[in-house]
Parts: sequence; C-alpha cells; structure tokens
Amino acid sequence: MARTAASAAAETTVPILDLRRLHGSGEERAAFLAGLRAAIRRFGAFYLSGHGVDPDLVAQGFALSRRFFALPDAEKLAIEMVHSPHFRGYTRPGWERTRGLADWREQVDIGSERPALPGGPDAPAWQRLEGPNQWPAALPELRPGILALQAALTEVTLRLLRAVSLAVGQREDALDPIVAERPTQLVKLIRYPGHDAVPEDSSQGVGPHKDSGLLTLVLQHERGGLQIETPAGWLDVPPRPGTVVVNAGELLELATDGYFRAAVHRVVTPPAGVERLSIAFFLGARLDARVPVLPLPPDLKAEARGPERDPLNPLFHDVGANALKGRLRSHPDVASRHHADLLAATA
Ligand SMILES: O=C(O)CCC(=O)C(=O)O
Ligand SMILES: [Fe+2]
Repeated sequence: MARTAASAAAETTVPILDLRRLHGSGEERAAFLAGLRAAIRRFGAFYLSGHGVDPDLVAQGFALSRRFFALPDAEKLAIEMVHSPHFRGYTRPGWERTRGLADWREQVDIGSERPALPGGPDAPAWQRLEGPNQWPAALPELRPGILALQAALTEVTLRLLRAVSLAVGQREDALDPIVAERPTQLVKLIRYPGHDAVPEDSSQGVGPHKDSGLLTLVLQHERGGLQIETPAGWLDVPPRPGTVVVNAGELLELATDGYFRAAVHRVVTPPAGVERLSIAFFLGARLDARVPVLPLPPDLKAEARGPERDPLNPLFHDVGANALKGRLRSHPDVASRHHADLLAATA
C-alpha cells in the first residue's frame, strides 16, 4: 500500500530486528524475515540487535579509533589516502566530498587486506581498488584490532545477506556467487568534529548519499547524528545500546530491480564542543562480479519500481564500476593523483 505523508510523519524511528529470531522456531524465523523485508522496503534501514558481534571487539575498535585520531597530524598524514591508489588511509576533515560539498569529518579507510593486482593497460579499472592498506607506524595495535573487527562484521553481514535473499523469496544462497571468496570489505573509522571546529555555514558531517555496496553496518559511539531520508523528511537514527544500524546499499537496489531502494542517509555535525565517533562497515560484492536481477515472486515484482535513475548517481550492475564511481567522486585528490586517465575517460 502506498504510504501517505501523514503515516510517515508518525514514524519516529526505524524498526529493531533481533537476528537471534532468524535461528529460532519456524514462526520466529518467518516473522524475522517478514520484518526484514518490510523494514528495507520502507526505510532501507533498521536496527539489528542480537547480532552476536563481540562487544569487546567493538569497544576495542572505538578505543583504537580514539587513539588514532588523537595522534599528531604528522602521524595521521603519513598515511593520508592520497598516497594510496587503492583509496586506503586517512582523510582530513573537509577533504572528502559528497555531491560536490565538503564533508566535515576525518576518517581512516581500511579495506580487505589483499595484495595489489598486477594491473597493466588492458586490466579493468576496478582492479586498482584492490591492494594493501596503510597502517600508522605510531599505533601498531590498530592493524590486528581492526582486522579482527572487520572479520567479525563480515561474518554477520554475510549471514544477514542470506536472510535478505530469503526475505525476497529466493534461495538463501542466491547472492553467494557475487560475494564468494573475495567480497569487498571496508571498515571506516570516523570522527565528526563539533560545530565550533567546522566552517560556520556547514553542518554537513557527511552529505546525503547511498552506500554503493550491498549492506552497511554502522556502529555509533554514544552520539547521534545519523539520519535516514523518508518521504516525510529526515528521521533520526540515534545509537541504541546493543544494536547496529543496517543500511541497504545500491547493489541491493539493483538486485531487486528497485523493490528495495538503498537508504539515502546523512550525518549532521555535532553541536559545538562535542565530537562523534562512528565505525561503518561496508559489505560489497566481488569487484569482478555482475549483480544479477533476482527473479522476484509475482507479488513483489509487481511492486518493484526499477532502480532510481539519478543522472548525478548512475547505478551500475558491474560491481567494480559501481564501487569505483563512488571512490573517484568522494576522493578527488586520490583520483587526480593516481587515476587521471579514468577522469579524462569519463569527462
Ligand atoms: O557515521 C555514520 O553514522 C554514517 C557514515 C556513512 O554513512 C558513510 O560513511 O557512508
Ligand atoms: Fe553511508
């Protein structure tokens, strides 16, 4: 049924789903899957409880993040992203862009820890996204701590992805081929400085966007600021103890032919004197895969609107092209230093 602005306005938060119910009785499992489908269809996002990620790993992740951001600028800039053709490393506040405007946050991008591919003139451009991370010499604990967290978040997100397939009437392994062996993993440690530390005319922590992969988990440390766009306006998604926020990404929008739409979301700059830490985990598909359009059952197919057509943000079934699009746009300094040939080709 079409949602009216009035009913959406009554909504104060996105639903909470308990992943333990997926492994409960038949009835619990069915209720979980129905709730999952409804939440992604309606909001593109939800809270997930019962996810089983070790709270100590999460606490350690935030502790490491805090220590990293407290390092002297010279230590952080030693691993600045502009040194990495693979878009890994540190980005200073104001250097990332969303829809052309500066995002007032600093962050470290830590992707799948794999060697660079050989490349060469005929290699597909997405191969440039694979390669080693940059690790700070001044904080050697970061590497094991964040890679352990990345592994735990990958495991739960893959489990959730199988549930998403079931929720739209597929076999649970329907999307396995596009994530087998080498899914795209990205952990982003993020710090949003308070309003006093950003230019006065901006409250853009990160501007409105869709995530380019399959599913994103957002861990928020104490402070809110994340908002999801709904027909009735922006909905706050503050932290809730024991939960993570899950966003559907562009590849799920493509796989369901728009039955699901990726969540448009943003983060608002915290008040003066307050900082906000978050850790986002992005699960994408294999960069060499093509996202299939799943054969939805007729009742769902009838409600699939097709993927959104936004000239400013075309969506690509070729996973590598979709991932590269987002990276080149968000990090123009990396793009012009390492990938000027691609910019010239798409200009
Ligand atoms: O920091 C957050 O809460 C969300 C970050 C986000 O949406 C992103 O980095 O894509
Ligand atoms: Fe995002």
